[in-house]
Amino acid sequence: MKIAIIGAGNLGLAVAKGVLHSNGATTMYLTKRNTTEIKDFEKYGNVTVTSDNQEAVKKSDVLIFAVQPGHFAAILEQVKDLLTEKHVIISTITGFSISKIEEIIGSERYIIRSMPNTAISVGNSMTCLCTNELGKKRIDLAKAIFNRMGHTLEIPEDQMQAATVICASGIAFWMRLIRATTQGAIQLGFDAKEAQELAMHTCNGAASLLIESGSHPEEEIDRVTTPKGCTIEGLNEMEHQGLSSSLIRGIVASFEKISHIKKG
Ligand SMILES: NC(=O)C1=CN([C@@H]2O[C@H](COP(=O)(O)OP(=O)(O)OC[C@H]3O[C@@H](n4cnc5c(N)ncnc54)[C@H](OP(=O)(O)O)[C@@H]3O)[C@@H](O)[C@H]2O)C=CC1
Ligand SMILES: O=C(O)[C@@H]1CCC=N1
Repeated sequence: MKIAIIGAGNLGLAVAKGVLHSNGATTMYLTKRNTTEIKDFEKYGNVTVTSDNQEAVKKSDVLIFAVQPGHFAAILEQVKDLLTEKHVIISTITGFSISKIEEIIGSERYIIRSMPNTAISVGNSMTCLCTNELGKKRIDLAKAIFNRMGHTLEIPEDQMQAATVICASGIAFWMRLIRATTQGAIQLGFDAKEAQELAMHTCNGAASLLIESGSHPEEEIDRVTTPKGCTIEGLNEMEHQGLSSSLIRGIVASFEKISHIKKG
């Protein structure tokens, strides 16, 4: 597989690391305007770092766009005449619809929108996917690419904004929860390193428990909460302070912001 990542910034580089981690490409092009800080990636023999998007497009089959929304249209204009039937166009761009992409490059191209998160760098992204009409013929390819770097779910395009909040921004939300738990553990006497270790592995264990058992979270909570015990005491205090409510409100605020990004 010949992959180009157009826009090797935070997400693009996370995808690049995921591809390297999973041996997912025969060749990989990484592009950005200022390439100095990512030149190191060329130590992996099959990687080319360049600011020439057109060269990357010509030499690759799968094009993963990971630039800021405001840059995307101009970059598509720059490469549209080089696109052929070999190309699968994958956009990770927030709020940029398939119809807007088709307005620039036409509908006779395989177009896939993908919403991964930065855990793709360690092969553990939750990635949502949707396609244009023609792109349906390449959805299995896209799933194969992203399943090597985590888990995928195909969704209708109108759920893409919500998926961005839950899965992409979600990484930041979960990090903050892990950080807060770490601070609590420090207050209870662990040193900072141990506190983080306890917080992250407990978080990982909670997620694994749900993934492997298929249980509802409340079922697992019931197994932990001894009547009159310390768990229910802590949980109820967290709820009195608005834990669930603040998470839900944050998610909704984040979702509303995407609508503004989309309009902008
Ligand atoms: N960060 C995340 O976790 C996620 C981000 N997204 C979406 O992915 C996209 C990228 O986000 P993120 O990685 O955070 O943003 P960054 O700003 O970190 O990365 C964008 C990159 O695009 C490069 N770029 C800008 N213009 C060009 C150009 N003309 N040709 C090639 N490269 C260019 C920039 O480098 P330079 O200036 O050197 O060109 C920069 O490195 C956004 O649309 C975002 O909404 C989606 C899911 C998760
Ligand atoms: O914060 C943002 O707008 C982008 C989209 C999801 C993650 N980062």
